Amino acid sequence: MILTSGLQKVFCAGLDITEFYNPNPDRLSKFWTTLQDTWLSLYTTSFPTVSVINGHSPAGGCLFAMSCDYRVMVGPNYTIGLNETKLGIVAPKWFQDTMVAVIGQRKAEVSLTTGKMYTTDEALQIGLIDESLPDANSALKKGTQFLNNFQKISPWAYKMTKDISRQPTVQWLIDNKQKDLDFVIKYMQSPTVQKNLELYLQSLKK
Ligand SMILES: CC/C=C\C/C=C\C/C=C\C/C=C/C(=O)SCCNC(=O)CCNC(=O)[C@H](O)C(C)(C)COP(=O)(O)OP(=O)(O)OC[C@H]1O[C@@H](n2cnc3c(N)ncnc32)[C@H](O)[C@@H]1OP(=O)(O)O
Repeated sequence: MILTSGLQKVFCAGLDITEFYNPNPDRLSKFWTTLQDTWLSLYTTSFPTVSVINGHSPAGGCLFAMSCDYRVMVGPNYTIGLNETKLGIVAPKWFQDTMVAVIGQRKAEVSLTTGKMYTTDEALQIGLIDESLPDANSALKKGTQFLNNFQKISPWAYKMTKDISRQPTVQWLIDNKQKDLDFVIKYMQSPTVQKNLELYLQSLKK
């Protein structure tokens, strides 16, 4: 499966921040549970996945890209990263662990604390993406080539290998789903978080 965007310059703008601003707890609860379930499904697919990152990919967008098996990004003008600290919020543990699995503890810590958005070249350098291509068509071709590798791999061997590799992060969320949800609902109602989100949303307006 190839995960990509139909938009011109945005792969995924991340989670809809308006869902966190002045949240209705019931609605936020459904929103967050849907996100948890979507991520669990994507991170544990029984088939190979590639993200063809054909535009900017902040926060939740970066999470979805990192959750695929391979990342091909169109360069040089787009950016990718977990920028939550720039919003004045914290990336949840499972977001952070997904990044650690891709680029390692040290690089992830620097990336997460600074909320850095990496250009395509920078992302390639730190291993956040696997390949950089100059346009969307060649990126799609590269992504397809990667998937073709699996024609010679046993689906069972593929799935078992991926499960072993991803199990700790997946299991943590399965075991802590309700705790994670309760925390997010409480956290998003904090006046400090609300102020930070208000300022960030204002900064996005043109
Ligand atoms: C221990 C701690 C545990 C738990 C902590 C708890 C919770 C943490 C929870 C959540 C983690 C958060 C994850 C996220 O994904 S947050 C979202 C992060 N996204 C961004 O920062 C992206 C911001 N957007 C941009 O940078 C640009 O819009 C972008 C580069 C994507 C595209 O640029 P472009 O110039 O094409 O678009 P704009 O004209 O700027 O935007 C159009 C329009 O859309 C609004 N907008 C953009 N992104 C978002 C978004 N993610 N959510 C809501 N709204 C968004 C933007 O304001 C414009 O609005 P308008 O002016 O009204 O048209």
